[in-house]
Amino acid sequence: MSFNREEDQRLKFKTSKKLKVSSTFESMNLKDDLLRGIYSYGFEAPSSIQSRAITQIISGKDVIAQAQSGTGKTATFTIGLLQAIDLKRMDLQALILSPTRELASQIGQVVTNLGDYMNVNAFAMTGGKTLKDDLKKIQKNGCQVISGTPGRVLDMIKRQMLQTRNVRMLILDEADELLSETLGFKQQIYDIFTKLPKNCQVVVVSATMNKDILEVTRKFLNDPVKILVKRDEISLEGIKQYIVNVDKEDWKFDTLCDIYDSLTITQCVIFCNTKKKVDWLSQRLTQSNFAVVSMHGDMKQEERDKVMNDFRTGHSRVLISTDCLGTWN
Ligand SMILES: Nc1ncnc2c1ncn2[C@@H]1O[C@H](COP(=O)(O)OP(=O)(O)OP(=O)(O)O)[C@@H](O)[C@H]1O
Repeated sequence: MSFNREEDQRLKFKTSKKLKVSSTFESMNLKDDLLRGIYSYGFEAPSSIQSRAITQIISGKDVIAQAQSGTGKTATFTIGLLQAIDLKRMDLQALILSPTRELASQIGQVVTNLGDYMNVNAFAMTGGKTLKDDLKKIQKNGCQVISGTPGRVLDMIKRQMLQTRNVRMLILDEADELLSETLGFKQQIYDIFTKLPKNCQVVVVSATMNKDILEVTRKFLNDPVKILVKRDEISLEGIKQYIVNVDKEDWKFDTLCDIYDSLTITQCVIFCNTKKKVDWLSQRLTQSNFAVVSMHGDMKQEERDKVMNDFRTGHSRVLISTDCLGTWN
């Protein structure tokens, strides 16, 4: 995802207290070799989240950093951890968990790139290869930072192929995904927590906040510093948002039909506040010859899966739903 400085500068944050904002990388007191790595990677100035979160991570506090995609979160924790680790020691000091192999590999690459002048030993542990291969590489090169998926990392720890006693920082990247029921990593992550030193610093990074993140925070973080983008700033990249002010509830239906008539809409989702409204709107649109499907939280999972599947494959084009999206697979 590309970085847009103009958009980034418009972001407003809600932080747990008045946090220091460092407008340059120099003012963060970073190691010279790290600073060189940052500049040769092409970064000139920190993004909004970087200017708030990096120094907090370096200070050793637990941190929750939330901002939308493309705002530079990966570089935030990477710079933080590269500053924090002791390069003279060859043991594992930082562990980054992310939900997919691709992401874990990409992060491993960012650590290597930003740490280019520091000779950091970073390793992506993502499954797909044999445990033996992973082990061989770690034994040969040593390993100070691991970026991995929870299953493989836990497996290596359980088999005592990974020593965690000196891990000083755990990072949960894309924590919303990582902890979602759908991916089923939660228990593995909880198990990993139990294998780490009690005083291990925890950094939670996510595009959105949800109850699973709050639960982890309550269980494993110690008085975390929170750096959260303000709610109304959260938008999805590539999606333009418009508001039509409809004075009367009764006029909404005609307005919806007008929008549909004047735009070319291949597929759309219409959200309603209540199940009753979903049913009412489905009926009205069906009467007006729109082919619609609908779903809400009271429907059985199999029914919802079918509706979603038909929508995903393009068999249905208008989906009317209550806000049960978060529980979809
Ligand atoms: N300070 C910076 N200056 C210029 N580019 C930056 C800066 N920080 C990050 N970027 C670039 O912005 C892009 C997005 O950064 P990054 O992947 O860290 O964001 P993210 O918030 O983790 O996004 P995602 O959630 O999509 O992974 C990357 O191409 C990265 O190299």
